[in-house]
Amino acid sequence: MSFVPPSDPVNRAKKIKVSQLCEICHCRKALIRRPKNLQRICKLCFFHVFETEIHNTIVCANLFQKGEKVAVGASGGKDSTVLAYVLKLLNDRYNYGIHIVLLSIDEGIVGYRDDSLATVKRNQVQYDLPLEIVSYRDLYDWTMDEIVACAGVRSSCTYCGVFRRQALDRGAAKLGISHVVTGHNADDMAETVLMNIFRGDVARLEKSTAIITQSSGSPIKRSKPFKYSYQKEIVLYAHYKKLDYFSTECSYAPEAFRGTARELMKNLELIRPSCIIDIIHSGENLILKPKKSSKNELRSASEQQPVEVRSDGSVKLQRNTTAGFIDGGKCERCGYLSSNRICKACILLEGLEKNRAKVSLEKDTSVAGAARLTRALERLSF
Ligand SMILES: Nc1ncnc2c1ncn2[C@@H]1O[C@H](COP(=O)(O)OP(=O)(O)OP(=O)(O)O)[C@@H](O)[C@H]1O
Repeated sequence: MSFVPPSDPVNRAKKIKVSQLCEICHCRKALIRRPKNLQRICKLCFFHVFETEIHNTIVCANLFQKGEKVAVGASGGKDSTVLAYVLKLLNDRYNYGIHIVLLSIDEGIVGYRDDSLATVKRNQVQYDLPLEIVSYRDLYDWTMDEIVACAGVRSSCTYCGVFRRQALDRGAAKLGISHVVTGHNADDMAETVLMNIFRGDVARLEKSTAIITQSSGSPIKRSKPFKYSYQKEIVLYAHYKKLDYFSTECSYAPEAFRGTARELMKNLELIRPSCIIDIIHSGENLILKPKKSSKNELRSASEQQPVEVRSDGSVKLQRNTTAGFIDGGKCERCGYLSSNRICKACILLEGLEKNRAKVSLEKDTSVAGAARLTRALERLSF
């Protein structure tokens, strides 16, 4: 489809220097320097190219089927707010025929998630979309605040990531929805490619640029319509469209390794703006050697515990770099999909329960020695 610049008769009469004109429509004043290619363009052309690129991504990947129910993972942050807004707009403009629902996970982080969920509730009214909220408290009987108090802040992203993935799937399943879209953008994807290269994590590297991910046997597929959208352009779009979003960072520690990869990429982007897309394209075109793992190796990999919970409550996710993932299995404890006998969430929960008892023993400083132990034992409940 050829690009037709949107008309703006109000601004046409004004005299603008040729050097200041939008490089796309050549009639309005350029207001924005596009982060993706440094093109100087006007606001209306920016809206148009930004939305059209997302539409092209959706069409090329055949993301939606007519009549499909789609849940937008809505955190209230800039990415998912823009995603909900643009998806609704494109659905109306191009008649995708999808039914959009906002799905939010309440991790239980006071002063952060409660405020961002208030934004999602406003978005629900502004965009006239149904909203479903699923909480860690209901699913796991723990909030992130309690997890951090028990296991420390160092592993907070690991706990939160594992629980959130599962919570989004469970929330979608509850609504009878089999497609969850998230606001992961080009920067997130390029960072993930770099992180997997730095870690030598070949199994994850192979999957890290997929726009759709789904475990075989799983009813829920996930997709990333912002796969090629730059973070900076999403922020610009939200700003110029005056969208209502929540911009505070999570109160707990950011993932340190991702932070380092992000900084490296930001520095590269200064010299070469296209590097974000280039990294994604490199990942897409990477052809890995066929795996040589024997059946025995695969079996022992699937039996290996996916999470190591240390005695101080911190956790380490095992990275399986030699063998492939085994899809389609179910966790023996919760029945949720897992490539291991016991899923990561259940192992983390078990570690937390053990640590809860230990922490309550150690916390009481009002008495010492045997009295402290007796008092703690009196309070313990299993
Ligand atoms: N609490 C949540 N509830 C529902 N979806 C979530 C939640 N947290 C994250 N997501 C989904 O996962 C995507 C990536 O989240 P992440 O926190 O890694 O990035 P982000 O850049 O902060 O995203 P956002 O700006 O949308 O908050 C989000 O865009 C959203 O679609």
